[in-house]
Amino acid sequence: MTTVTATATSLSWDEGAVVTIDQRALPHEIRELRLTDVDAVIAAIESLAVRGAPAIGLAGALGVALSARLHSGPDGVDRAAVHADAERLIAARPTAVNLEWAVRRTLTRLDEGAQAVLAEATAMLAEDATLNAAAVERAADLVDSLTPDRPLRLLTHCNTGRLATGAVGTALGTILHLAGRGRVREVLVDETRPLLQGARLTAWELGEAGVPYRLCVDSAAAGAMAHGLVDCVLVGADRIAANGDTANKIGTYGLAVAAARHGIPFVVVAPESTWDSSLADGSGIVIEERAAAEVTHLADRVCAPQDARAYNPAFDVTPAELITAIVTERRVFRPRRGVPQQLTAGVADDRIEGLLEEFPDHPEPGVVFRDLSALYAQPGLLAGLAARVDEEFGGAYDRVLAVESRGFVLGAALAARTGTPLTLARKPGKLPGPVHSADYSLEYGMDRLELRKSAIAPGERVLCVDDVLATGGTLAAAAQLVRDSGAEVAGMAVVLELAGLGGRDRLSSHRLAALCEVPA
Ligand SMILES: CSC[C@@H](O)[C@@H](O)C(=O)COP(=O)(O)O
Repeated sequence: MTTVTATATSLSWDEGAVVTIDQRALPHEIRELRLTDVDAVIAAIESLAVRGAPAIGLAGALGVALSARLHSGPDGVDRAAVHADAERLIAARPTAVNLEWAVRRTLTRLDEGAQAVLAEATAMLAEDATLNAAAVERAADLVDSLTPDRPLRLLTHCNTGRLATGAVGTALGTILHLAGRGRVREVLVDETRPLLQGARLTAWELGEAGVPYRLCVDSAAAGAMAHGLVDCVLVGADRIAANGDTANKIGTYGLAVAAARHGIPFVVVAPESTWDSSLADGSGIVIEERAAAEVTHLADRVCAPQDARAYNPAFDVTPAELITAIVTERRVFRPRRGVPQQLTAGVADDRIEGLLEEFPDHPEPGVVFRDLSALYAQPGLLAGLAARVDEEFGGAYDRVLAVESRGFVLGAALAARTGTPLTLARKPGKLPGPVHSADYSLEYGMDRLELRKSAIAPGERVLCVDDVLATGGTLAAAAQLVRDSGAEVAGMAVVLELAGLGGRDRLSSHRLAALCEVPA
């Protein structure tokens, strides 16, 4: 047993031995393991002394190198013996495809002899550094583009850092990279029951890197999202099917469901070797089931009745539609995101505020233009805006009247969510046939809204929807059009209220919902 420095790479080859850190001993002890035969490598993989999909792949590859070396003689390599060892290595853990991929890749060099097999395995180790760096950079850019422009609260699960790979890691590597860019306020680390990879390993790596973190029990994560403590979830992967369904540490699926409900980006970072294109979707992924004692014991002490049986799958599969993006060293894969409506919850005010962009003196000197583009660009967030309006008004209206042009966005999302008819109030000259029209003044000049006379039936209850409430002129004009149609204004909804310009007072006779309020 040797103590190694904390910054040593987690896997290397040294004079006929695979050298690694025994992850079972962390964080109390940094214990070096020297694995000198295939059985030792298999035992290390099975017991999670070496763990994390890329790391077990690399250990498997080095295991084949060990086997080839040990089965080399004057007549060359005993191919059958090495192939038998390779199959045993592959079987050590069934879910992470990286293991089989790496073992089979090293086997392609077997005909060239043991030295060539070793060269392939060590080349893969070196490659991992390049792959990690490329994926991490790409993922950090993506997270930058998906999140508010403020110090981020990130949530991660299991361990996907240098212990789990041959270099900086994947999801955790991305978090460290974002921290290097000064973008991280805090990382919430799921403890990751039952083997506590989050508490023991991720917390240790974050502490080592000086990145602020708090540990939470796995079951606290959904509540943290509901309370606005999470801007983005980042996880790794063990096997990704062709459609993007992703197997990862047990508990990942629940995180994705909660993130989808709260419109929070859910990003998977993994090397290309984690894709298994032989599987059309995740239903064919074999999930490793581990010993009951991992659940019935805590730190070697029994914590359940003696006869308790346990259900202990090591992984679960997150359906692709709950994943915002899967980032590899080569690409950003965005599965088609179809978050079920029932899953979508309203978006918190501060999340909206964090995504607003302000442009002073646009379109005129003295006017501050509030751009909502970043809100609409957030995967799932528009659905969350519509959910908020839906929560506010329930079914108390028969029609949505959306005001040109930016009111069309929320109006359409609301109509689609609620199955309510949508009508567009347009700028002058756009609509054919006889129209009602209403003039109104803006912060910068006059404008007019028009509505086809036949568009709204008399007596209908109409919800008027726009993007921003400033002086209230636009929505007052929309209300006028509703009244001119013989219909009733059921209420008004805007994404953003600029307080202090008198809009709310002007519309005080109407029920008004603003999803976010900022000073003008
Ligand atoms: C970069 S590691 C990616 C995954 O392997 C990781 O998230 C994970 O689920 C590891 O599970 P483990 O059982 O600890 O090997």
